Amino acid sequence: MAGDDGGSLFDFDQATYDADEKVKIICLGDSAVGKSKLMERFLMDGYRPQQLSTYALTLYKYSTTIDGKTVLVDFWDTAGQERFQSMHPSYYHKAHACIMVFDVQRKITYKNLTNWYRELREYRPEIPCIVVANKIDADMKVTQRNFNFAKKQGLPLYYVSAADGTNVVKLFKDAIKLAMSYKQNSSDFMDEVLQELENFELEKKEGTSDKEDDLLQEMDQQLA
Ligand SMILES: Nc1nc2c(ncn2[C@@H]2O[C@H](COP(=O)(O)OP(=O)(O)OP(=O)(O)O)[C@@H](O)[C@H]2O)c(=O)[nH]1
Ligand SMILES: [Mg+2]
Repeated sequence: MAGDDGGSLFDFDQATYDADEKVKIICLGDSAVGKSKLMERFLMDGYRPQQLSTYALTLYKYSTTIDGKTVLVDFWDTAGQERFQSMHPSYYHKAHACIMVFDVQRKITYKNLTNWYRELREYRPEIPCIVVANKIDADMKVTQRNFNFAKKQGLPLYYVSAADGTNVVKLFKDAIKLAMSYKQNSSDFMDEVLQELENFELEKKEGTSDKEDDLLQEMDQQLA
């Protein structure tokens, strides 16, 4: 569970002052692939996260402890913008890792990964990116299928279900570690993740308004 490793909202204010590290993780993918459900499944499992909501953007704040260090994580989620097949540049600004989601039940969402990935690399050429095949609960057979996009790009692929929780905690914990290792200029953890996925065994277990621009700026300031 998300709260078991020291992650909590309770001591968030204190954690803000004590934090050793702060990272920003963004979520990309077509509408209705399950981006928000995934966040909610991870973050609300055990406690209530602080949440700033607007029509188009939600910022989830999360604090955890890794190797004795307090880490603050800002997860950025989006709704509505992805129908333009493009995100505002501020969304990518200073991001340390990306979670890129498609829906195993809708091929178009898999095809569109190419576009999302192209845009991500325009703004953030180097950050770690995890490809996420969501909704595997609807058809477990998909986990045997090859989704070559991830392999071709040299990216880790996680089979998950926001509905039943399969691999969700692992996905987010690995994303945080990847973001941290990117910030510390190390590729070690990415190598580890790719290696592990090679021996993969399924565990049982997206134009903004001025208002949104202001919010994005505010968020950037918080992160500075
Ligand atoms: N079966 C199944 N349905 C899911 C899963 N994850 C999400 N859904 C459903 O898919 C729909 C879309 O989920 P959201 O989390 O709102 O998708 P989103 O990517 O945030 O969509 P936007 O906010 O429009 O960009 C909802 O009806 C969810 O209940 C899953 O793992 N399995
Ligand atoms: Mg959403």
